[in-house]
Amino acid sequence: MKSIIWIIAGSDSGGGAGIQADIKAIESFGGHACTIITALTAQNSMGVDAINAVSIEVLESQFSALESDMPANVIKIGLLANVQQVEFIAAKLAHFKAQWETPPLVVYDPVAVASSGEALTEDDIIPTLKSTLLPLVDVITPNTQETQILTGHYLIGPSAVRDASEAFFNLGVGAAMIKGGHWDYPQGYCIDYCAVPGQEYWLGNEKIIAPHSHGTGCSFASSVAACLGLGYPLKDAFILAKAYINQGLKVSVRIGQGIGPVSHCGFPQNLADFPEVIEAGSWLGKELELEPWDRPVISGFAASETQQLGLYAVVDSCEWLKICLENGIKTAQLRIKNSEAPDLAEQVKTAIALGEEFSAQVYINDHWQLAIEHGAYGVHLGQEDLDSADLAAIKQAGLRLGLSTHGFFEMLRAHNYQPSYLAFGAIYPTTTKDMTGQIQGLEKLKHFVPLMADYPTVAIGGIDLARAPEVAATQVGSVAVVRAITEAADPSQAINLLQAAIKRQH
Ligand SMILES: Cc1ncc(COP(=O)(O)OP(=O)(O)O)c(N)n1
Ligand SMILES: Cc1ncsc1CCOP(=O)(O)O
Ligand SMILES: [Mg+2]
Repeated sequence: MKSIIWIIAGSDSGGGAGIQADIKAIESFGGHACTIITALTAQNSMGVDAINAVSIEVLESQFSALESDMPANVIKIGLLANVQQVEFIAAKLAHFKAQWETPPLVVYDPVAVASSGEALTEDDIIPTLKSTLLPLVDVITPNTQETQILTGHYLIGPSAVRDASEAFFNLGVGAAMIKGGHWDYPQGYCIDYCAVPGQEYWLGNEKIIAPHSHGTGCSFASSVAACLGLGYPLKDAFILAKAYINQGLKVSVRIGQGIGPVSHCGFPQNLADFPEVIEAGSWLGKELELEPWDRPVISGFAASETQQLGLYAVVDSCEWLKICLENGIKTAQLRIKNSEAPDLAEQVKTAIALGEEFSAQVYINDHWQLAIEHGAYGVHLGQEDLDSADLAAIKQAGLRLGLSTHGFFEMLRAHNYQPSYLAFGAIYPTTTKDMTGQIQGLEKLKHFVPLMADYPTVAIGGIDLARAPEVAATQVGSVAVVRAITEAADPSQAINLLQAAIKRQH
């Protein structure tokens, strides 16, 4: 079912921002946009002539039409024209959050000032916003100027950005996405920040010189709302919204005599439009003083033998590994989750020897020290291992590195390391591992594969013989399975059928 996004915002008669931009962005991500119009602004590419706020009665009639028929998954708020509107909408949100079976998420783009510099509210709404609306907001998406107005923090560097997001949390906001389009720090770069209490994400790319950028703020927030409506995690909504704006800015054109609108080009499909996930230790990370600044990002691991890894068996013993290799599997992984297993080193040694005997590529999961010590073909690591494993030693020993990713943000983070392959998971629910909240589904896999076309790619999680054809049809280079082999009545037959099913699609 389509996700329903209510947009509470003003109409832009010039078609570049406001409701008009919001609908385009939400539809680009496959959401269904409903509208509650707060004002009929008279504006064009040169500026704002009038705001024309609608009455509370008109607002109420729009709310009641939607509430009785199409409750929202996400509510995106933009222009609120006066104090009465802020109070009325805050009361509505409080009611929805308290009464609805599934309370809506609220994304607020605090449109206080148009990109032309003109005020977009009839009176000073800031004190009322802070006391009534912000405590109901799940994600706020201010630019630097709006951040300063709402928090009093001048964004003169990374620590000021953190302080400002703390100030938002203290006002009751759940998450802050502070857009850096108006910063120039480091010079020539655009840096964006997203934080929830205890966790922060930084994105960066070279500034896109685009004179036609009207509506970027509205479109960014609506993209975030649409992605949250699809069930994407916040960090994925953050990076996709940024990629959406980048691709739109690159092709925006003049319409009218002033600032033209950002273009709307659908779900981001080009890697070049995605920003860099900024790692501590990278050049940008150092500029932003991210900790630990002295841990360099190691990238460029040994290439895997082939681009298509085919059927990939993930098993927890050398007995299973031998069965898989005897049946012709060429990519396999020894995944022993008990680090205290007394025969761990022995199993790793045996697995490496089996790989050599059968001319197969055997990866060791987790135990990278043993993998280096015994000369494995490669290691497979998770995202959390990126902060602790000695990647320099893995690279120096010439081992391949496979990395797990769960979503767009982690995929772009893994890309910083240029691993030997990228794994996407879990595609379907699985009982092999707790993947709560991390099920990707086939639709996301269809986006991941072309974005990462330069890497060997692997899909994992809940894949069986029935699902293997649709997974392989995405052109993912490899299908990784545990139970489809280890719980099969006849493992040899299961391997043959899985191999054939994958081959038919490639
Ligand atoms: C091919 C492949 N993909 C993903 C994983 C998961 O690895 P990780 O995130 O390190 O989790 P654990 O397997 O260690 O639980 C994998 N093992 N193999
Ligand atoms: C290790 C791992 N990582 C993501 S899903 C998964 C388990 C896959 O197991 P199965 O093929 O039995 O669903
Ligand atoms: Mg692991």
